Amino acid sequence: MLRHLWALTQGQRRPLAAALLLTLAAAAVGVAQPLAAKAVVDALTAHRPLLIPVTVLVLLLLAQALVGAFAAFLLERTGERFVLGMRTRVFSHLLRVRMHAFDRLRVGDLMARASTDVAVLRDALTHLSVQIATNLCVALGSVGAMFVMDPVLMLLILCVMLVGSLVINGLSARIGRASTTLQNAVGEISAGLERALSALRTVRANRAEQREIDRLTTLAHRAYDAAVHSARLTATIAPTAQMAINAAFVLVLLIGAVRVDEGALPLGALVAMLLYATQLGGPITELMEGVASVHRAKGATDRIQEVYALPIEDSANAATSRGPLWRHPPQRPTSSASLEIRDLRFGYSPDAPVLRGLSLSVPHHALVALVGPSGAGKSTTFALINRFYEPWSGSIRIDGQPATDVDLQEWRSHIGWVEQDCPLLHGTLRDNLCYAAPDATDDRLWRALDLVNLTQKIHRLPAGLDTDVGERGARLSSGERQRIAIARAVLARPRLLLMDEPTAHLDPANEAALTVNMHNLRQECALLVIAHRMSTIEAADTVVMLSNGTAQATGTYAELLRTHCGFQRLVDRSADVDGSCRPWQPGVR
Ligand SMILES: Nc1ncnc2c1ncn2[C@@H]1O[C@H](COP(=O)(O)OP(=O)(O)OP(=O)(O)O)[C@@H](O)[C@H]1O
Repeated sequence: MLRHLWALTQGQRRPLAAALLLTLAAAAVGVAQPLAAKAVVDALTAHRPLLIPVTVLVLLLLAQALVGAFAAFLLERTGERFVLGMRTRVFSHLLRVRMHAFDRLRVGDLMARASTDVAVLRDALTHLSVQIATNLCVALGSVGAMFVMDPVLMLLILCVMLVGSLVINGLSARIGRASTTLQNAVGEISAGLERALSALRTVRANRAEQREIDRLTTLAHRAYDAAVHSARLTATIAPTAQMAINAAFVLVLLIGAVRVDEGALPLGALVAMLLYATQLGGPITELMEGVASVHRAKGATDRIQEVYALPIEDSANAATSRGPLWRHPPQRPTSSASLEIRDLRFGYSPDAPVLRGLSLSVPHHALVALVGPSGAGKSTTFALINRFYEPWSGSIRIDGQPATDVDLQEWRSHIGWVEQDCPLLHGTLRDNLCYAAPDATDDRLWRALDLVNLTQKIHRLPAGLDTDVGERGARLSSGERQRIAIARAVLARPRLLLMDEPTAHLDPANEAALTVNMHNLRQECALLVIAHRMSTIEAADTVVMLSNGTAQATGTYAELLRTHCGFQRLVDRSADVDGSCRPWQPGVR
C-alpha cells in the first residue's frame, strides 16, 4: 500500500518534499525550544544574564509559528494539487476504458471513486508523507535529547510508548477494514442514486419512488454503520496515545523528582525532560492518527487502483502514438466499397456468439439497409464498425484499409454514428451540434439543420442555437433529439454514416423528409442504416437481411420480397422471422 501511495504522489513529490522540509524545520525549532527553556532556567538558577537565552527562546517561538504556517499552507496546496491530478487521471482513464470492461461497471460507483475516494486519499497522502515523517522526526529528536539527558528515564518512557503503539496499531488495521466497507458503501449509494435519477420518469411512471428511496436508505444505513464503526475505532486512538503520554509524564515527574532530590539529575534537565514528555504528546498522537489514516485510505487506494487496472483502448494514450496511420490517406476511394466486412465473428461472452461470420459491403455513395429481427446483432455490427469491441475474427475495411492498420481515433473520424436512443449532452444546441466538428461555422450548422428540417423551429427559439437542451436533451422531443443527432453526425463529414433506426422517433412528414435527405446524403458519404420502417427499407439501394449472426440474404427490396420468405415476414411484421421459412407464394404475404 505504501508503494501504491508513493506511485500516486508522482508529479507532486517536489512540493511535497518542500512542505516536508519546512514542516521539519518548524518541528526542529520546536525541539530546540525546551533546550532554550533549559538555558533560561539554568541562567536563572546560576544568576547569569537572561537577555540572550530569553531572546533566543522568543525568536524560536516566532520562527516556529511562521515556518509552521507556511508549511501548513504549502501542504494544503499540495494536497489540493494531488486531488486535481488524481481526478484528472481518473477521468482520463475512465473515458478511455475499453467497452467490454466498461459494460461491467456502474457509472455512479465510478463517480464516487473520482470524488470521495480521491478525497480520502488526499488526507492519507498529507498525513502519510508529511505528518508521519515530521512527527516521527520530532518524536525521535525528543527521544534522542531525552536519552542524552537521562537514559534510564528515557527507556522507561519508551516502554510505555511501545505498549500504546501496539494497541493503536491493532486498532488501525481494524479501521482499515471498516474504511473499505465504508468506501464500497458510498460507491453503492452513488450508483443507486445514479440509477434512480437517470431514469426518474420511469421511476415515477412505475410509482417506484418509495422503493428507490428504501433501497437508497438501506445503502445509506450500511455506509452509516461502517462510518460509525470506523469513527468508534478512530476515537479511541487519540485517548490511547494521550494515556501513554500521560503515563510517561507521571513517570518522568515521579522518578525525575527522586533523581533531582538525590542530586543525580539537575533541575533544568528535569524541566526539559518534562517539556519533552509533554511535547511528545502532539506528535505521537498525530503519528498514530496518521498511521490510522493510511489504513483508512486502503479502501480508497484499492478502489482507485481498480480504475487504473481497467484496460484502455489501444490508441487512447496518444492518438499520435502510431503517427497518422491511414497509410494511404484515402483522398480518393482506393476500393470499390466504402465499407467491407468479411466473415465477422463476435460475441460479448465466449460461449454466446452474436455474429457468426457476417459479410456485407456498402458501396460508395450507396444506401444499404440492415434489417433483421430484434437481437440479431445489428447494433453489435455497428459497435464493431466503430471498433468499440475487437472481433473474434474476420475483417472490417473502410476504403480498402483494414481496421487493424488504422489508428483508432483516425478510424472513428471517418465514421458518423446516429445512435438508436440519440443521447444529447447537457449544454446548448450549438454545443451538441459541434460535438463532432468543433470548428463548424454557423453556416454549416444551419445547412445541417436544414437537412433534418429543424431550421425554422430553431430560428423561432429566443436563444436560437444557444438554447439549452437540458440533461440528456430532456427539453427536446425525441424526434427533435433524433434530428439533432443526425445533423451532428453529418456535420463531421464522415465517409461512412451509420444510422441506427433514424426514423424511429419521427412523424410521417419528417420521416418522408429524412428519407429524401438520406438520398441526397449519398452524394457525400455511404450510408449503412439499421431499418425497421418500410420507408427506409424501400429507399435503400441494397437490403441486407441479418439473422442468426449472418447475412441471410442481400438484394434490393423487391428482390428480397420476391425471394426471401423471412424478409417477407419481416415486412409483414410477422412475429417469427427467425423460425423456418415457408415458401414464398406470389400474392400471399
Ligand atoms: N453490451 C452487451 N453486453 C452483452 N450482451 C449484449 C450487449 N449488447 C448486446 N448484447 C446482446 O447481443 C445480442 C445482439 O444485440 P444487438 O443490440 O446487436 O441486437 P439488434 O439486432 O440491434 O436488436 P434490436 O433490433 O432490438 O436493437 C442480444 O442478444 C443482446 O442481448
